[in-house]
Amino acid sequence: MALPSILVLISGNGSNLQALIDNCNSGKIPGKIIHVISSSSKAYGLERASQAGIPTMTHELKTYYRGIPKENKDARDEARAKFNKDLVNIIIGKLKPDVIVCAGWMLILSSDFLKPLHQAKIPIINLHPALPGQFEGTNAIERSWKAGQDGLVDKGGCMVHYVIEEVDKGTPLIVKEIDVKKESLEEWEARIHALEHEAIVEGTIEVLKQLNAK
Ligand SMILES: Nc1nc2c(c(=O)[nH]1)N[C@@H](CN(C=O)c1ccc(C(=O)N[C@@H](CCC(=O)O)C(=O)O)cc1)CN2
Ligand SMILES: NCC(=O)N[C@@H]1O[C@H](COP(=O)([O-])[O-])[C@@H](O)[C@H]1O
Repeated sequence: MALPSILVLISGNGSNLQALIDNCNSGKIPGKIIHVISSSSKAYGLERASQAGIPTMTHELKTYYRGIPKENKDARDEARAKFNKDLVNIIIGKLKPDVIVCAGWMLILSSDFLKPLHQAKIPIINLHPALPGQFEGTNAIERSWKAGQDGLVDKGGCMVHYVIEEVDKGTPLIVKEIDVKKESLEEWEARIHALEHEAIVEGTIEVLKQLNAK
């Protein structure tokens, strides 16, 4: 019986993608990464995927914005809508994964992207370097570190959650916590990243389990 197929979306270094690759190869994740899509052609994660023999493609928003002045908000919104529609059409029409994992995908996905996936019953999950209800959006690691050092929070961590339109508000699958202590941003970041590399594997195993249960 064929293993469930996993599509991974990235934008950067790909250390979480590497954790997925290693754990699919070891059999810990009962799935096969069939493709990696990056929102940046400069992402080192593309190199990681190629070295693992996984097909890759880039889907860059700047390509859609080309020739549209920043001030032309309507035209850029239209271009971004096409970016989302083209991406979901490639995924549903061509790649046909069983699940999608956002592993450092740094773009907000619109309803044009999410609704067709919901209709196609393809779950999508995301790794976020903060706890549920905390520090949604970008730069969460730095923001949570500062809040901890300022005594505003006593815990941090990361979560893997279902992706819904409201950013980082989807139902959590995995939540991993660490206690705040007096430390540099670099030390905090290293602790969070170590936690992420476990969470992304556990979250992918869990979404596959829930998929099988349906
Ligand atoms: N509809 C959703 N899209 C995405 C989600 C989600 O939960 N719902 N999770 C994100 C990942 N993410 C945090 O975990 C995240 C990534 C990026 C942004 C963001 O504001 N991006 C800006 C561009 C920022 C930049 O270029 O530096 C944007 O998209 O305009 C917020 C949250 C994946 N998508
Ligand atoms: N809001 C989304 C977000 O901040 N995602 C973060 O991007 C990094 C990707 O690292 P990687 O490219 O080495 O896997 C990870 O820290 C992940 O939590």
